[in-house]
Amino acid sequence: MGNLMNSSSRSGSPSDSNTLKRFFKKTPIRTILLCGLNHSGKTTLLCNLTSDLIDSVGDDVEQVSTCPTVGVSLVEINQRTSNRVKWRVWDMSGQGRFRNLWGYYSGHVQGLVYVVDVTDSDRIGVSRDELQMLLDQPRVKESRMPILLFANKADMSNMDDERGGVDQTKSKSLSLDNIRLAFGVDSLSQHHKIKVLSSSGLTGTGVAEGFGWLSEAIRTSEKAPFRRVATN
Ligand SMILES: Nc1nc2c(ncn2[C@@H]2O[C@H](COP(=O)(O)OP(=O)(O)OP(=O)(O)O)[C@@H](O)[C@H]2O)c(=O)[nH]1
Ligand SMILES: [Mg+2]
Repeated sequence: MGNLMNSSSRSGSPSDSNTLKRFFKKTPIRTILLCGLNHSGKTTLLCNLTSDLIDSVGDDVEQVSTCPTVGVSLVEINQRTSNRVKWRVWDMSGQGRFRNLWGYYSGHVQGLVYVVDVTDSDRIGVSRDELQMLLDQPRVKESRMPILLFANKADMSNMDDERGGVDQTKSKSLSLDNIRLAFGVDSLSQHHKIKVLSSSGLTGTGVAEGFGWLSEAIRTSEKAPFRRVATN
């Protein structure tokens, strides 16, 4: 450390001073809540985020195996890219008996990641109601925290198979438009910055982009809290 200081003060060039600034700059901490129905893929997405950020995934898709989360699990991730961020994630269980915990943990977070399984069209209404209940919590309402809504399991979504036919098991999956409509995203965007993004915890699609957006949305809303856009 002493050497670093001495050599910098001797040369005194702007690049030395930038290096020092970066060295001493505190890594911002982003505390977020990760919610969504059971089996939607929250923990898998988080595992993928971890492996993505430590650059351990090559071209091969890594097999991630998860167990249903019991209650809540706190995961801390140091993002080591140019925009360093420390993520502190409350990974909530989506099982019915634990969903009442979401509200308890929502008070001291800066953002929300909400995960929807695009293959689970039968429970889309339940998922929407649970999100609405969370957003109705006074502290969530007041904070107007940014929301990242992952339309997850995109690897299983509506696509023609290689032979040009439509796979019937995939044809039931929800499109981004279905999800925007079902969750009333236009209306939610009056109160929160919100992004709806296709994702896959298995292939990593959307994970880096989504968390990058959330980090920036939190940074800007701390500088200038979100205000409702006037509509006449
Ligand atoms: N095909 C596919 N399967 C996925 C994806 N994400 C998760 N899964 C599978 O879905 C199952 C549930 O994943 P989890 O990550 O444990 O789900 P969770 O939302 O954390 O569930 P709870 O902890 O019970 O709330 C596992 O078998 C995963 O392998 C995905 O993007 N694509
Ligand atoms: Mg889980």
